[in-house]
Amino acid sequence: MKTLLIVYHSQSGASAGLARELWRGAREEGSVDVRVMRAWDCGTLDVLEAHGLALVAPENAGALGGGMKDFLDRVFYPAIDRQLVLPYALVISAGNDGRNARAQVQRMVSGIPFTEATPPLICRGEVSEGHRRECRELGQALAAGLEMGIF
Ligand SMILES: Cc1cc2nc3c(=O)[nH]c(=O)nc-3n(C[C@H](O)[C@H](O)[C@H](O)COP(=O)(O)O)c2cc1C
Repeated sequence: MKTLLIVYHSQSGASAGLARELWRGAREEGSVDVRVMRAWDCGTLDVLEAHGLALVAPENAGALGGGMKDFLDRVFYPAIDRQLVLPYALVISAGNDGRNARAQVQRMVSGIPFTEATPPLICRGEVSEGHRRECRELGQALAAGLEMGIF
């Protein structure tokens, strides 16, 4: 069975809520093992066991939220050393922008390289039902794509 690893960093709960919706959507697919971890708790060994990644984090002060930055910093060289190429999806939670955080993630993971399974999603403003639905659909699509081997 394939494993989808959802890694999130959240300061005030928005990204955590979006990660939960990704998890719900992926679980609906039923055919993929879905793990959810806080970025601070997640390391290279967890990533090595995954077949796909979903990253969820806020933009803070024009930059990627610190926990996610720390996670990517920690796995960067070990992933390169192991020639790890994984499909990933990205969700940024932001007040009104999110583009810098998106660019930072894209820049870092393209150096490993992880490959973009789906276009990045930026959820701006308070988390809405629309955001939650988009994340559920994304989780489901990721799980289905992993299962079918299309990424
Ligand atoms: C210290 C701080 C800095 C922030 N800076 C930005 C920013 O640069 N751009 C933006 O769009 N939103 C910014 N925000 C808003 C957060 O990205 C937004 O509230 C997000 O949903 C928080 O996600 P979280 O609850 O998972 O931490 C900032 C929030 C905080 C607390």
